[in-house]
Amino acid sequence: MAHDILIVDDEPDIRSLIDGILSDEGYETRQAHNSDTAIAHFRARRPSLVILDIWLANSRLDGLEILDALHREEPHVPCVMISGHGNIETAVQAIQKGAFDFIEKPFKSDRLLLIVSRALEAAKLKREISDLRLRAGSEAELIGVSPAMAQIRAAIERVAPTNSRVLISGPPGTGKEVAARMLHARSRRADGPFVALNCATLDPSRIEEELFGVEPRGDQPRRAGTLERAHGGTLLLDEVSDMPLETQGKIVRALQEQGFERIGGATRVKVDVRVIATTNKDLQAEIAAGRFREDLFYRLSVVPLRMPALRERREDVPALARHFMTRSIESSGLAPRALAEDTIAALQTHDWPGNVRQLRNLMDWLLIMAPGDSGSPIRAESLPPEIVSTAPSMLRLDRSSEIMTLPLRDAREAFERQYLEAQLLRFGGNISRTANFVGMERSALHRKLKFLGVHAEDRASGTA
Ligand SMILES: Nc1ncnc2c1ncn2[C@@H]1O[C@H](COP(=O)(O)OP(=O)(O)OP(=O)(O)O)[C@@H](O)[C@H]1O
Repeated sequence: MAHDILIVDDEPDIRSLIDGILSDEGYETRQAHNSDTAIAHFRARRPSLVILDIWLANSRLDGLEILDALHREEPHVPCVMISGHGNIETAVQAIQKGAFDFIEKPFKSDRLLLIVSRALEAAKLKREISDLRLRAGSEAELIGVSPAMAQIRAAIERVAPTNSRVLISGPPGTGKEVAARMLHARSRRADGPFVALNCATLDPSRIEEELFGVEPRGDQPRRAGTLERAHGGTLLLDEVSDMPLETQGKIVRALQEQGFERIGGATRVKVDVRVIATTNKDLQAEIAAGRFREDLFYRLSVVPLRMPALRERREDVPALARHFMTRSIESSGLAPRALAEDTIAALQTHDWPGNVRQLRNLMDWLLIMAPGDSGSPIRAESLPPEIVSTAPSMLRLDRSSEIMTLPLRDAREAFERQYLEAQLLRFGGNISRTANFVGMERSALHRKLKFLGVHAEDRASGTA
């Protein structure tokens, strides 16, 4: 598949010059003239690489700020900066901020192509290293101390050694694939292959070839599909709801018979494969809408597992944040930095729409971007505004704060209400752990909450 390169420059001539050079080499290109269009393109589909001008006229953010914004969303997409008034300081700044390299205008097409191919190659190597790590099993552990995570880990331990099919549902980025790998690693098939097929990103017209493989055609040799490659191991059907209906029917038959024919042939291939599927859609609703086959649902969902959103288990945030920070330090080789208590507290109050994946990306970004001496703890003020702004507003007191308009007694109550609400949120509604942290007796905290009119659902204090 051709690499997809996003070109961000305010000058149309430069955009089309770069576009021409890259298209001639077979790259796919998209263009953006300012920060908002660049970010919209990036969100619509992650490009393989971004070429980013530092000075942009009529743009909300300049190139270095766009670099930050893009890396906050996805730090693994390489960015190459371009500047007309380039000086060594801007170059160093861009590279410190995580840009892959820097090119000055005017540039020769050979130089541009060399940097682009090096950036793509470096990104590919990084991906391969992380794939190897996945296969080595280091990504087959679900971190988290919440009761929900403990229950999921216990269910995985119980079901892994059986040959049961498992359907793992939950919002994007909640660890469904990690759970699938954990099931494989704990199964009797652990020495066999673990093969994943992502039904959402594959072209629907190619999905059957990928699954079942193809018989030799002309000078094309025989190609094994994912089912065959997973023989003796586990096949993960990732985002199974995106599988075309017709293919769903064929998968039902293949599961029933543990066998199938390659595309373009009649030879029966017999396999021994355990299938695990994931979905972030509600499959019952998909069945009702006629987009998912009920018989496939019942075949896949012998044991259902649901991964909760991160905001439903905020107790997991500190352990996950520290784990990803350690991983980031190991893989980047940068000096270790700890997360200060105020940073952890702010992370726990955030809602994490992108779930654990978003937290992981933020840790990669923070390690590179947080100001302060190497080795010093990372403080909450280093967090991007969208994370800090979800912290209760009155706790950041200044003269224009609403609390300043109240008499002391009301102000104290308002503060206590917000403080305790935030702490309860932080400890997932668990009264015992909140009381322990804020230094109150459990019963006294109960009375206080009642007096302040704070509704708290008292969850038992079970942890892993
Ligand atoms: N509990 C966890 N412990 C350790 N790492 C986790 C955990 N949950 C998620 N991750 C990490 O977060 C990232 C996203 O997880 P994963 O790919 O498993 O999510 P997913 O639910 O399959 O997402 P999607 O639906 O978008 O495919 C990965 O880097 C994974 O290693």
